Amino acid sequence: MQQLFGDLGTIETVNGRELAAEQVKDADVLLVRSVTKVNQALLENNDKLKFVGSATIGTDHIDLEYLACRNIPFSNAPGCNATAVGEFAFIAMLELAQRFKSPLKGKVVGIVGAGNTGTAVAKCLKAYGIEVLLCDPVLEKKGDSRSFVSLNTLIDKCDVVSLHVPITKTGEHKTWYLFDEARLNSLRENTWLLNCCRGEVIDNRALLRFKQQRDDVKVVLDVWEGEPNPMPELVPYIEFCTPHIAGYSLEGKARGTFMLYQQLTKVLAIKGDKQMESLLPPLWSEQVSAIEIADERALLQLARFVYDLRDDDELFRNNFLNNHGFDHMRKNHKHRREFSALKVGNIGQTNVNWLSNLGFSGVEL
Ligand SMILES: NC(=O)c1ccc[n+]([C@@H]2O[C@H](COP(=O)([O-])OP(=O)(O)OC[C@H]3O[C@@H](n4cnc5c(N)ncnc54)[C@H](O)[C@@H]3O)[C@@H](O)[C@H]2O)c1
Ligand SMILES: O=C(O)[C@H](O)[C@H](O)COP(=O)(O)O
Repeated sequence: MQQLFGDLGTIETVNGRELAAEQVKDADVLLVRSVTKVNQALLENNDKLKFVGSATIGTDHIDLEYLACRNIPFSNAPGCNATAVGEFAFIAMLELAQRFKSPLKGKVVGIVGAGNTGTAVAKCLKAYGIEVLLCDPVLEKKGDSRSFVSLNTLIDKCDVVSLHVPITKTGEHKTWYLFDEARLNSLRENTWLLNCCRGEVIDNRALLRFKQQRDDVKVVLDVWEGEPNPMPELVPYIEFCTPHIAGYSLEGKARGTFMLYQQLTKVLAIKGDKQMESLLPPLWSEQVSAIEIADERALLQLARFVYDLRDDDELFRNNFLNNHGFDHMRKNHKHRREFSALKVGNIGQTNVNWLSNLGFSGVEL
């Protein structure tokens, strides 16, 4: 924050979930994340706001109509955390495969919502040679050149279903409770279901009832209905639980903040002379040879070297019931890098090129 915005004025950091109108009334610029509701109640006492930015893709916490009618420029950060979410979902699938002795290789994965994050998951999966089906009726209608299937077909044909839609409460393609009781009941035997988008895309009460009957279906939840208070009864039924941190890579956070810096300098018509790279620590150069990545277990070991999902899952189970536990875990989330931060040796060899397609950096050993 200070590095990018320090030259532009005085920065005041506040609790995003409890931000009150009184605290914002003299702000020239408001930068938020997904937990801050930006609406008339927050902004009506402020008549000098020049810019609102959210370092997120989701905009469900922003009253865009209200900002537009007040002529307050707004920007979010589409795509900033797509790689982080893509790698998170891919790693979660590798973890499930290991835990249930059921290889990911050979499965068919369905991605619901083929925008930034959905496409990033597909990229990892395709690099590893996994068949992917996409469902995105909105993009399909807009003429996106990829092939799409309906949600029913996707559920029918896929072993894994990964959710990547925005939360929408109205319209032909609304996603609120897209996975309600009926849809959950339509999942094939032994399906893996992952939600890394918004909690309310799955009816969590229905999910609890469903899981009490269907132990064969394995579920990974990064997002929860009613955050920051996930339903405690549901937690024991979920294979991997995390507190809405799928997009929390160091690179993703830096990208999001940098995108807001670029937008703000544009709105203020000033020269932005900072570089994003200056926000990131150097890459890791470890003596890992790609040739050693002979099977899925070895790939998971490599992925765990970058991000060990089991640590966040354990922290979640131990802390989510504490006072402010969910938010505390998010605020203090241990820095996580993306695959690109790890240099893997001999990656250029033809039989291991797929690791570079997965996002790892290459180096000669
Ligand atoms: N867990 C996290 O940390 C995290 C990180 C990033 C994004 N998110 C959430 O994930 C959502 C998706 O992120 P993104 O970057 O991919 O957004 P995006 O806007 O790039 O893509 C979303 C896609 O969903 C499609 N879509 C909308 N309604 C649909 C429906 N009913 N069925 C199928 N597809 C539908 C849209 O056409 C779009 O292509 C965000 O809106 C945000 O809520 C969560
Ligand atoms: O919409 C998004 O981009 C994500 O949900 C976002 O990364 C969540 O993180 P937060 O803004 O709450 O820190």
